[in-house]
Amino acid sequence: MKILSCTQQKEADAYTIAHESILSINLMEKAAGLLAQAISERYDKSHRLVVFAGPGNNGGDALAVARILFLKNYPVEVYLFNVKGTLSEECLTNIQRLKESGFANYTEVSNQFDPPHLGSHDVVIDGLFGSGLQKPLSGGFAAVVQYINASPAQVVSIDIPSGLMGEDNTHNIRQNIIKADLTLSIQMPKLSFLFAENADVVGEWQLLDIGISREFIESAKTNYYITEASEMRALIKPRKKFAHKGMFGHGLLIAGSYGMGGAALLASRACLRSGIGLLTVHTPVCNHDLLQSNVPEAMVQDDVHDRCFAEAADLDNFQAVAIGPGLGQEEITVQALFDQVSNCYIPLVLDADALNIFSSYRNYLTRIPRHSILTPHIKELERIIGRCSNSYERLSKAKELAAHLQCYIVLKGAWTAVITPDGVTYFNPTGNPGMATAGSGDVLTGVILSLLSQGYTHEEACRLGVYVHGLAGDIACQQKGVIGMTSGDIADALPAAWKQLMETK
Ligand SMILES: NC(=O)C1=CN([C@@H]2O[C@H](COP(=O)(O)OP(=O)(O)OC[C@H]3O[C@@H](n4cnc5c(N)ncnc54)[C@H](O)[C@@H]3O)[C@@H](O)[C@H]2O)[C@@H](O)CC1
Ligand SMILES: Nc1ncnc2c1ncn2[C@@H]1O[C@H](COP(=O)(O)OP(=O)(O)O)[C@@H](O)[C@H]1O
Ligand SMILES: [K+]
Repeated sequence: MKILSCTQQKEADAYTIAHESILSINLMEKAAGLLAQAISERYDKSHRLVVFAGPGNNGGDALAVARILFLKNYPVEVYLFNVKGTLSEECLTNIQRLKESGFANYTEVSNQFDPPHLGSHDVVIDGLFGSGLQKPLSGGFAAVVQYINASPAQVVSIDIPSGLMGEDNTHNIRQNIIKADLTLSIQMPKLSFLFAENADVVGEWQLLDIGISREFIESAKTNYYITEASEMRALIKPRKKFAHKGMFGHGLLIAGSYGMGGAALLASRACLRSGIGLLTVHTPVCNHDLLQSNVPEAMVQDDVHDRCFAEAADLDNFQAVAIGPGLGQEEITVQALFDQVSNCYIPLVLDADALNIFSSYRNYLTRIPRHSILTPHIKELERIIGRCSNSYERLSKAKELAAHLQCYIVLKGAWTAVITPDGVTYFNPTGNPGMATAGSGDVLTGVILSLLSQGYTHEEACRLGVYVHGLAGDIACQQKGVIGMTSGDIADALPAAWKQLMETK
């Protein structure tokens, strides 16, 4: 699914109106019908609806919603903010229609605003501003927002919480943004919905398909996508009747150090549960028995060192290599890592301590072969690129790093972002907060290594790996619950995740 900018969303409305023989006011009526339906599904008529409408088409939506729900016998109260004396045409039409419906509980605010009391059973419908917001809210609008936010009422925002920008909120004023419990987003999600720091203003969000032109959406240029199950299903390579293990690659996992053998174990299990033909784990001697007894499917190659990775492995005969889970950062490991990476000629995944080592030796970053996959969580990324003040800035800098190194970056978290060297970002919809547990990332490294070894492209391995890893997390969460689930449960749920994905239509 594409994520378009607010400017493009407005262009999409205009294109639909021009090319699909629908009048702007009728498109708004369609949106309002869906908005009213979604609101009535959540809130029954015992709730008073207090509608705050702004001067543009977001306000127009809100007024139409007010009329529809008033006619369904909801108790409704409307405040229209007409501060400058300029209202959009559709806003004006909907004021008229509201009045014609016999609605009387209408207040037009032009300067002084005497706010209504808002109780905990009231529902505020926020239609102050939508995709037309040009700058942070200030003055009277900021005061209204702060009043609503301070009240105990439930808040439903139309399209986007008023005051929130669709993309970059670096220079926004946070206290002047509506805090919604529910955001009913028209047609497409906004990029800013996917950023952690906006979760408390966006609340839960739901998309409403108002029938914006497919043609426009398909031809619109964007660098942001949300991955869909059907796309991932289509990537999975079918297995032929006469398939043999030599066709599914041989991967090398370089992982584990003294006290962190578990990371190697988790990554190995996940790798084997994702379809690889053969797996060899290169690990210090201290982890030899642990791996042999717990993942008998894997071959173990002992490092020269007892306790840490100390000597680069020979890469002949492997299709892909992953380095990092539980690696440690011993001086001897640093040298071995640089040797390994500098001479790497097969697809490479760098995770965890491998990334931490590079963050201490940033000059060496350019030794990472083009197209390698880096899988940092936020902290690991910021150790490399420096601290960021918000998610938009972090994403922008991650894109710069991906372009500079010509690498893929898998920025992990909720909505994990797969960033390609040419700056396209795919956000992953699967996964849950139960995955915020030790070793989840090691499991992901194993899955990606498995896919690369099987001949999936770098981009496919990242996107499919992240998707199925999140799906396994969701299955583990269903079985064990968000608190009790462990990363071992995620690895164990991988077979069910693969099966479920393959059965997706
Ligand atoms: N037919 C249509 O065009 C449709 C429009 N839709 C709705 O229309 C919305 C977009 O409508 P608009 O483009 O009219 O934009 P908005 O309703 O978001 O706001 C535009 C108005 O706000 C003013 N404004 C912008 N920033 C401000 C600020 N910081 N302080 C004070 N005033 C400010 C602008 O000067 C303009 O008058 C969408 O979010 C969606 O809710 C939907 O109903 C779909 C159909
Ligand atoms: N709230 C969340 N929602 C979805 N996925 C999450 C969430 N928290 C963590 N994850 C996923 O869990 C994994 C955690 O990886 P990482 O932080 O590297 O863990 P570790 O270092 O313990 O192995 C990532 O794939 C991340 O996307
Ligand atoms: K709004």
